[in-house]
Amino acid sequence: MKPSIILYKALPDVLQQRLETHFSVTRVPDLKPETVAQFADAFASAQGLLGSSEKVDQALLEKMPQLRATSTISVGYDNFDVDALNARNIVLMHTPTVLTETVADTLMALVLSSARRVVEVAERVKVGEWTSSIGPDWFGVDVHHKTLGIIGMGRIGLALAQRAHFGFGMPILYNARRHHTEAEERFQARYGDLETVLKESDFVCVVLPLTEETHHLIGEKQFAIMKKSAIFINAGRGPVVDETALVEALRNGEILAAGLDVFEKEPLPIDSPLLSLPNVVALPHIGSATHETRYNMAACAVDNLIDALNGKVEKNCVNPQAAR
Ligand SMILES: NC(=O)c1ccc[n+]([C@@H]2O[C@H](COP(=O)([O-])OP(=O)(O)OC[C@H]3O[C@@H](n4cnc5c(N)ncnc54)[C@H](O)[C@@H]3O)[C@@H](O)[C@H]2O)c1
Ligand SMILES: O=C(O)[C@H](O)CO
Repeated sequence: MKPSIILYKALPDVLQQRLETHFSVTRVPDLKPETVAQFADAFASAQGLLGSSEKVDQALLEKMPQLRATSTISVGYDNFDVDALNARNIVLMHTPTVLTETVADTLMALVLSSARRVVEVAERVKVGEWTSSIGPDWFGVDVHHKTLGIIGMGRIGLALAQRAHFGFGMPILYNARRHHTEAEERFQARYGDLETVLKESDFVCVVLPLTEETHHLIGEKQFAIMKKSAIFINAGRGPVVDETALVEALRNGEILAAGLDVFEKEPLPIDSPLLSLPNVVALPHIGSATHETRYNMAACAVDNLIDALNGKVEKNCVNPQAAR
């Protein structure tokens, strides 16, 4: 008999079919308590769980006593209670690498659009404000050869550094949990403590995972030490930044502008003060959202679940020690 799994995210047909050749699949809309109650038998017998974004916590795991493997269509896994998974010997698979280059492109798009005010001025053209040759109220600031600070020099940080170094001649300063030899050798990236990176960078790009340590790592004190001309970019996770402090820093001119792909609350509420600031580019968490990359992430997650339920956890496993 095929193992049973729960699928809580729509997949392209070809991937759904691939999943069904290996597993008996129950497709559910989400992991809300009412959904779990409605499909209680399927959750109780499932050995695998595949989807993205939703919270997988102790309360859910209690309803899934047979669960052996979870597979998320993402690289970030802050929505999983990893300690609870470990306690039950449930492995967690994720999708690093396949999205790295695409997310680095998004970061570069945020850098360029914030500095050159691309969204703001394009909107002004659309409402008919371009009526004579433009003056300084349409100007932005340069990107090339400015100092790029990267907080979180991991896979995505490295791909961003490559773009900035070779494409834009930008000196790279970075902070991470450890020195990144490849970044230092290939892009002459310079390691600095958090304070140095914040103080000396023209662009401060956050590409950190959300953990207890990184929650609100960037707040009032950190914005206060950035240059007044600094542009702040976040494409890691929203709660790494204290959004109230960010709004104040933007309003008070402590920094010049911000480009954001992630927010403390998503979807970003329409009454968020960030949306009333002209110097903010706000994207709807599209870091990896291209047709090609989202397909590759879903395919990777499907393969990861097949591997994990066959006892193969050498690749893409967050907690291989939990394998039974
Ligand atoms: N916006 C999006 O759509 C999108 C897409 C993909 C990933 N992400 C986010 O980006 C994160 C990074 O992805 P990655 O593949 O580069 O991960 P990675 O594990 O390769 O890199 C993470 C980096 O953060 C550093 N780090 C962790 N904690 C730190 C701390 N307290 N202080 C300083 N540095 C710290 C690590 O040393 C490492 O350099 C993901 O965890 C996810 O949250 C967002
Ligand atoms: O972590 C990730 O992969 C992105 O944020 C997409 O959810």
